[in-house]
Amino acid sequence: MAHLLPLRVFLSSQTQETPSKPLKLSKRSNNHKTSISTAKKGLLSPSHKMHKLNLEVSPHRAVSAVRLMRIEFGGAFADLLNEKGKGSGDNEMGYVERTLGFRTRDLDDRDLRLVTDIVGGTIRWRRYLDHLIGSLCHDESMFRSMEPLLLQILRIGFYEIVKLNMPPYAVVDENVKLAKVALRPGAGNMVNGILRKLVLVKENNSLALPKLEGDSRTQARALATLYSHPVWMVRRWTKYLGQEEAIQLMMWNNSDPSFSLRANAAKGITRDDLVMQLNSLKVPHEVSLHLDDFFRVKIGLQNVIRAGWLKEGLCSVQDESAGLVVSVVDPQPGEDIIDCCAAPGGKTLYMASRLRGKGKVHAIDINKGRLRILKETAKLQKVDGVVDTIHADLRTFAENSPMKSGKVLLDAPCSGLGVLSKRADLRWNRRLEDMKQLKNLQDELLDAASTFVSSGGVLIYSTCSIDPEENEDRVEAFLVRHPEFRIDPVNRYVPSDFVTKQGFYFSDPVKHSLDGAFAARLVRTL
Ligand SMILES: C[S@@+](CC[C@H](N)C(=O)[O-])C[C@H]1O[C@@H](n2cnc3c(N)ncnc32)[C@H](O)[C@@H]1O
Repeated sequence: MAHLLPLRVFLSSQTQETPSKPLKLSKRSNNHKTSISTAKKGLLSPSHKMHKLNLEVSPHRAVSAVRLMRIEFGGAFADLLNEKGKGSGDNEMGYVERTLGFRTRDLDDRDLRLVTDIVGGTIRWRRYLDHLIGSLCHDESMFRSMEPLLLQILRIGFYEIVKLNMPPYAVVDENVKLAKVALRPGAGNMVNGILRKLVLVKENNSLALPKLEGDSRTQARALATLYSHPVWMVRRWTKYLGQEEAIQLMMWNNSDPSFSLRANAAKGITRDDLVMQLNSLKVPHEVSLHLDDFFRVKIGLQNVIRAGWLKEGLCSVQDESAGLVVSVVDPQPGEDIIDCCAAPGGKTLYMASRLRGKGKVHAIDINKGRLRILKETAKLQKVDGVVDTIHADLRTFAENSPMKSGKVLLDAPCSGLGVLSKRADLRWNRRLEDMKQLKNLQDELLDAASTFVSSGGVLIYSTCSIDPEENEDRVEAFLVRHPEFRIDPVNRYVPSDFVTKQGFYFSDPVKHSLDGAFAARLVRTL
């Protein structure tokens, strides 16, 4: 699995992460029998003996329910790449067994795809689904006190019926079965009652959804439910983008993501080589219009993983929006580049491959674990000769280091508001208060990174956020603190469609159908 680790980290790395929490239960579950922690402690009832193989419960629903529990209570990340290929899901099945008290047959390819769709969709639509579930409960307290596993099973059923339009009575039967076996017969009856009510209101076109009316606060709350985002995000985007564009953005965030891959030139691989292979694997793909080494895969990424391309370092998962940040840096063979917040190395490795074996990328990061992944991946991708790693807090390191370079990249920790389509759970983990902390950190890191830039050299500041306060506003504040820098417009480096009026690079999810990203080139004049 080591080769696949970078995939998971790729998704979680683009943002400032909340560290993975130990498993703990919410208030909801304190009084109930089946939960992650009780299952872990083996406090299951006699009817839930370990090692029991259940062939009646649909495996993808059982696995989805447990994954959803882990994501909500265990701090696991929603892994939309579904990195567990065939035959490698033993750990996960162990988890299923400990949580539910039984195991199912192993997942086949179709099950794996269903798990990915159901888990991603159920997380994205959580607020919307909970609203509907609440509307069909007897009262508020019934919903509020619902045990976690029961709630996850209901969310899955609601998502399948309302958003996937699956045959409703089959969905009811399957989820009832799961609730009965994983919890108790009474839980199955409850799932049956609520899901059947849902089928009726859906058939009568009378889902209890809020109307878009009233003052701006009421409308923001309605939109937050209808498009399943936190209210504070809706308010922020309505302010910056207007209501129509905010809705489009939320629709993008709720759509199934496609993944881009970069052919690794450092291993002598071209995109054409991989495209030929994709054709023979019958994986639908599109080549990037903006970057020579990139191509996009909407479905069939599992085939690519299974073909071993990532494991062998032939290509890596990287969004074109991140690739275009590297184009803004414009690495040239022979250059020395300082990458200030480098791990797990998406941009470092692409920059390194563009050095064609000549020059160096000095990769600094505060996170030792991620830096280790960067190092391993550099070896795998055969660019380790042009990458060195420095484990440090940029702020203290910059105070004591004489390092200077003509090119310095600061890919700053950020909210990740540009990558919500790929990071399904991120919207629920971010808080408005995080934004202030992040802005302070970004300012401090910008000041530190600027000390490395030699006279006439360039500092590239980038984020995977679409929020002006993390992007344009940070640059503006930096230029006030550092009048020795000026903006160098990015027109020469990326297609004009991505260049803002102020000369920055901006990838807009709604406009470009890519992740959101931002970059500014700042030249030191003295
Ligand atoms: C957005 S991620 C970088 C992603 C990376 N450039 C890539 O393309 O894969 C931000 C990184 O900043 C690092 N970081 C946060 N605070 C830091 C600090 N004070 N000094 C150095 N690195 C820091 C985090 O550990 C994280 O790896």
